[in-house]
Amino acid sequence: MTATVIDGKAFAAKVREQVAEHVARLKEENGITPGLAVVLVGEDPASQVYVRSKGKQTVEVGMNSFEHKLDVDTSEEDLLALLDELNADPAVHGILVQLPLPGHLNEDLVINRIDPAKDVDGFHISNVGLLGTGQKSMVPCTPLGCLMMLRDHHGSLSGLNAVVVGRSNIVGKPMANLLLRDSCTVTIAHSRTKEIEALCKTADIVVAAVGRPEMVTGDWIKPGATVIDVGINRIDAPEKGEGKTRLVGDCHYESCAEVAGAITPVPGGVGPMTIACLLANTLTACCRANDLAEPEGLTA
Ligand SMILES: Nc1nc2c(c(=O)[nH]1)N[C@@H](CN(C=O)c1ccc(C(=O)N[C@@H](CCC(=O)O)C(=O)O)cc1)CN2
Repeated sequence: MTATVIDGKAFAAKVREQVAEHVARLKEENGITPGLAVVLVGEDPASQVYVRSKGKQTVEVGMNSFEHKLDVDTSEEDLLALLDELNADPAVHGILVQLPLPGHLNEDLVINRIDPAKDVDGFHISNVGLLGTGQKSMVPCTPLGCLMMLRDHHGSLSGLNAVVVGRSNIVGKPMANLLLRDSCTVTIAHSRTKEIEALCKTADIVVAAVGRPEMVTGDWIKPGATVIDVGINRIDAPEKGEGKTRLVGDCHYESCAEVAGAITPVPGGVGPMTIACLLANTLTACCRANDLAEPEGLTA
């Protein structure tokens, strides 16, 4: 079997198109422009790229983008004061603090200072609790993107066996909750899971989010299963020349693609969906703030 490739780049472009159409209608019919504030502390090169990309795509779909770039040694007090300002600003419907933060800042404290209604990353403890109890919340962007691709590929997910490999607060746990909400039978596997290969082989859906390059191989996959690879790992690629690198996922693509029914590539799979879903979440937050109907198909 050779798997169908789930093209996250093309899917993300469609999501952005839908967001842009909805934003145009909001402006025309309600005179409202959604606004997203992105806060970056420090100069981590990867974070700078992601923040630039978020700002560019926000403007491209017709929203207002507010970028706040702070010094690496910004105090917690100053960062919290900025979040208070953004919470109170009616032109800002979504707020996110790019992660990881420099070590002297308490990530939980910072994230929990964001107004939950503006928490477009879905990381605030209130949103975590709402999602965990199956209530309306802001949903973390990467798992939301995975869910959209799975729903598009399978139609209904009801009754499918899903194994989520990885138990992070940002991907593994919210992904498991979303799959549960769509009536999958869900298992979370992690570094201490016994016979993890055999467990994955029972799954109709495997979501790999462990941050270990190419850990999941084809012999872990049930023939015809869907493999969603959340990992983004840069590894040495001597075959491309000295000092060269390449991106790989948490799944060994070639061997998994031989067995799976469908698979997301890295790059070009889950990654692009993360920013597309951030835009969708900002639109959702704006609609909720103004008591307007939420965009269909862009929420969990
Ligand atoms: N506040 C947040 N911080 C971080 C998040 C997040 O969702 N919220 N996620 C990641 C980084 N991230 C967005 O912020 C992100 C990562 C990767 C991609 C992406 O499109 N990746 C490409 C490959 C990019 C490359 O060439 O390096 C792909 O997979 O095709 C988008 C967004 C951590 N921090």
